[in-house]
Amino acid sequence: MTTPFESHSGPGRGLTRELIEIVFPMFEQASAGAIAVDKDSRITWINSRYAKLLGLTDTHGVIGRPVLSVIPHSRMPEVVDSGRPLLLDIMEYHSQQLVVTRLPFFNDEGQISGAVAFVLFDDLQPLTPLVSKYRSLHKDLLAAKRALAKTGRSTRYQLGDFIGASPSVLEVKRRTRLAAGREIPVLLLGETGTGKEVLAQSLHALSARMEGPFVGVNVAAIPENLLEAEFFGVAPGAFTGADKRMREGKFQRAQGGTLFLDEVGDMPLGLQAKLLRALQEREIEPLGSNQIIPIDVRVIAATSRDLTAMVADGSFRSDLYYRLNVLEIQIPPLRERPADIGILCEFLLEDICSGHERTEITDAAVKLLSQHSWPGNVRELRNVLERAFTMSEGAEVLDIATLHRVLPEAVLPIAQGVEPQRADVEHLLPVSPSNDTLPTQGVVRPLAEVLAQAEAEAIRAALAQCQNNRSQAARLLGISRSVFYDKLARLTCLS
Ligand SMILES: Nc1ncnc2c1ncn2[C@@H]1O[C@H](COP(=O)(O)OP(=O)(O)OP(=O)(O)O)[C@@H](O)[C@H]1O
Repeated sequence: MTTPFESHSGPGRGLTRELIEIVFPMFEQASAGAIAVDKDSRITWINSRYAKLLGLTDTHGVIGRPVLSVIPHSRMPEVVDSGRPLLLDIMEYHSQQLVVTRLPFFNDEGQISGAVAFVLFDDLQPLTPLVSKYRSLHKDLLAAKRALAKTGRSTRYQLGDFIGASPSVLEVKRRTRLAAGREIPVLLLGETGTGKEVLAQSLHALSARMEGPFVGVNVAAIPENLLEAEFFGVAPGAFTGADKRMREGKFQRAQGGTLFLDEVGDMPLGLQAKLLRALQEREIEPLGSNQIIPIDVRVIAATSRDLTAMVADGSFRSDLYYRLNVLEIQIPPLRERPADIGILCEFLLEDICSGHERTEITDAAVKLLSQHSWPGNVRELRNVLERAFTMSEGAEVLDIATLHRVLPEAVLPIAQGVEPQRADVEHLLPVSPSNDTLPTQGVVRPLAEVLAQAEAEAIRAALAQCQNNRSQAARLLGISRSVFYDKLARLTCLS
């Protein structure tokens, strides 16, 4: 028979031709598959049993291809690089676990020529004790990784956490899955609270970078003079008072993973130029250093602002816009998908009530909520439900009467126009026998509530006047950008 070693003969270091010729046919026959690669880890030979095991239909088509492109978890490159065998290893291939042995081989001069691998077992039955130990360790490792993800720079959300069944949400999910399979920049567009961060995290968790870090940076929340350091890091002793150690920037922290640039529309022009350079060159230079650091980061950007209008008026660079916007995902505001409010209430209440008795919401109450315009979108809905849950002291059922009792009028502007349904009337009776107990105009409200409402209105008006430009809105209100953002984020009920 022919072997993959025909051209490598003579006494060299490691396996000699004579030895190979004795050993190889026995291993090849006894194993569940065999493969050989050259010194560049490209496949030079594969037997039909291994091809079948891997599910390859075109055995010849893989000859010459890098082994990792055919068997992603192969450690053949390691054997070729080190010249050392890996006598026993368990390799994952799709859902199979294969026990493999890998041996390097050498030419006459003792230089590495390639490596050969044998699948010793494709059925792990004979190795049950060893394998069950391996599986249990593997399970522990996955659990540890998940726990770490919750505390570290990894993601909290999966695509299943992005709730909604309306056609526009299904399209958002379809595009997210599409984007996850490709290494392309993605731009998420949507009003505040529509779930841009939820989606960015889900995309990362679905992508090939899922094991890498997910690092988010909110451009609007960082004072302008600190932005560059936040992005690119600071060299040791770069300026007076600077740290003696290197301070990593977000790009460095996101190495091998995903960098989420939230509110990218709020980025000053100077930094836009630097970001563009970093993305084009795939390298950064920390502040105060002349050291160039290569970066391997996928960027997902998001904004609630109209970037095309900003490009037109020159406040956002068109070259950066096109660089970031290879695939655009437009997330619809909640008011355009009122049909999703019911399912969102279900999901959000489940989360809000965790650890308490479950609170249900009636259909009529959902209908009432559907008539609000939800400028703060799902975040606002969550806050409203949280408030309703707390103020009603964990009521078993949120019905129209309860909502009227505990929510500010601005959230329920047209309450009188909503006919209570039978279920609501039933829930309503024990609580309040008539609509007379519902709050009416002119009732004195707590000062904190009045102030919060005035603040919310001022913020909304400022945002409207500045077309959602948060920096300008903050200036208009006479507060700093970070204080402004903080208030925006904490705005409960936006009323
Ligand atoms: N479709 C959704 N399904 C479930 N929860 C959602 C959805 N959209 C948003 N949320 C919830 O709303 C809140 C705000 O979401 P997120 O921070 O992702 O919004 P955002 O668009 O990034 O907001 P901003 O622009 O203000 O940063 C979070 O609590 C998130 O869990």
